[in-house]
Amino acid sequence: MIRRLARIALPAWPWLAASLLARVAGLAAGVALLAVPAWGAVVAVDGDLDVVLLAVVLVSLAAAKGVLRYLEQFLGHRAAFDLIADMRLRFYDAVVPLAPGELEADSGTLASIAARDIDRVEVFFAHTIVPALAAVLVPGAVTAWAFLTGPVEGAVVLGAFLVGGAVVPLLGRRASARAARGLLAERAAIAQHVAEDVAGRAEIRALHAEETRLAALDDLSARAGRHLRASGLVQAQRAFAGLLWPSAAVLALLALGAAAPEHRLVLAAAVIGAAPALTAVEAFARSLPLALAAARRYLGVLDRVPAVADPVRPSVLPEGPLPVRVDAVRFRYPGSDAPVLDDVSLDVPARGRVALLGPSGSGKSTIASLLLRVHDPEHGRVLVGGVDVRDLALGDLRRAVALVEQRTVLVSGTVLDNLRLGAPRLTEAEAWSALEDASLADDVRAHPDGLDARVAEDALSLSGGQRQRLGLARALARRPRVLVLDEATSHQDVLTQRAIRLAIAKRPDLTAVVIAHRADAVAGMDRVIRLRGRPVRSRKTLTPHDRAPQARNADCAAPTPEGD
Ligand SMILES: Nc1ncnc2c1ncn2[C@@H]1O[C@H](COP(=O)(O)OP(=O)(O)OP(=O)(O)O)[C@@H](O)[C@H]1O
Repeated sequence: MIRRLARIALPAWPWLAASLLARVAGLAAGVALLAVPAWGAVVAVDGDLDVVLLAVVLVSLAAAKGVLRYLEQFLGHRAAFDLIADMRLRFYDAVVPLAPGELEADSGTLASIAARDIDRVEVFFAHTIVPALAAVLVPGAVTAWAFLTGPVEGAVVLGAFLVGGAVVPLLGRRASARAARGLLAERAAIAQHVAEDVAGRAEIRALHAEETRLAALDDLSARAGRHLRASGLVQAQRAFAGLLWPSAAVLALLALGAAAPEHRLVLAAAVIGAAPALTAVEAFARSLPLALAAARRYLGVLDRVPAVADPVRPSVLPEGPLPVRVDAVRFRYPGSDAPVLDDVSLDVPARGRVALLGPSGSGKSTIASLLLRVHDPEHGRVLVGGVDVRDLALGDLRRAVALVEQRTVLVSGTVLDNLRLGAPRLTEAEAWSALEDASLADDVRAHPDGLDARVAEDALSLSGGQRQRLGLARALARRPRVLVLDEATSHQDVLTQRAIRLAIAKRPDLTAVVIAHRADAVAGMDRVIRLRGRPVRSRKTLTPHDRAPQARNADCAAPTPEGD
């Protein structure tokens, strides 16, 4: 995993190397800032200290330390921003093909990976590895200097740095890793909870469930707080030990060393000067488990293979009106035992107007999602224009088949922006025509801004019925060849439903599938297909009527007269 992450971070390495140089030089300046005055004190005892020279050297060292620190930060951030942009682009590239079928449940988790986890991995690479490497180089140089001073001095300094660099950061390692894992999981759960609250705010208020939801959020926060406290405790212990070891090293150098006292004094100052470099090891030890856990979740998304993908060599849809056929389809949702659809077949001829009726949960919307290849069936085929949808480029399929659902999600912007969502080159005349067909033109015309009237995602100014009609107009604006209306006129009054049906009837080449619960919502269709309850039973239960070529495991009824 580390190797894979390192490969992802490859373009950032030159910046990181430059940042490392700046950090090492800055730390060396910090060591010198303490060692030089110690050396000055030794020289002053003999009375030949050039105070002006000492002052110039110290001021230069302090200024250099500041400049080098700035350079280190600048170069590190340069690498960080490149890395963060690249990681997010890879993330979105991996997520887009998963939508919509595989992203239904975990939008909060994905948001947390896109924001927090990527930040964590980036912080690890851009702001943790460089200090950790410097934490080896600078104390290494001071240790070599100590051995040159004397073996005892060398041993004391080496021992001190090993305690500071290897023992202190490992204090409470297991507890820290446990807390890191727990914290990540709780934060993802909090993000998911908040995402659900935002999406379902209307329902929560209507159900008067604010207190319950807040209490559940408090529970999650309390659990996250417990992990945070556990991690804080470990950090406090490490910080305390981090103060102890340099002091012990100075005392040991002064008490045990065999070299001249002035050399030991300068060396002791150098050890204190190099000690801050080792705090990076502690940060490294702290952020490593967090970064690994975050990286695992991030790479997990990158590794998700979309269940539905474009074929290598896509087939082309035939010209003209398109028939739709569902052929002996079995489908179960991922993670579910029972199939929602089992051996279901139905035929919709080109230009056909077919209603799909059935009780709630019988699988009507699932059939609609199979037509658009949101999912693929585990057995059987779905054919549009005689071509298996798995052989079509997803873009071609979704341009040809439009789905309008009961709940319309509008994007922020104007009415025209929403109509152009699936048809970017839509002219204003075409937009008005789609609005006419969806019986929404009068409502838009009545607004002073007309097509430029703004609708927000929560579309407070639009009624549920108007939202539905805007969703329908948006689908019609794309001039689809197959239109699937899934309870898409459920919020409309009888007259509006009739007007919409008549508008669809004016598009003779359109193949339409209208999904509804009740027969009265689909008057005027050529044929009605009834899906039975869930799960749809095997073909042994077929009635003689079902053996008609149009439908299996679904009952065909005679056309219903236009009754409104
Ligand atoms: N994303 C999903 N994951 C798991 N199971 C699902 C999912 N969506 C639907 N189901 C299951 O599939 C069954 C059929 O759902 P579907 O939405 O296709 O029925 P429907 O006939 O359109 O119902 P309704 O008329 O209430 O919209 C549901 O009862 C549900 O148990």
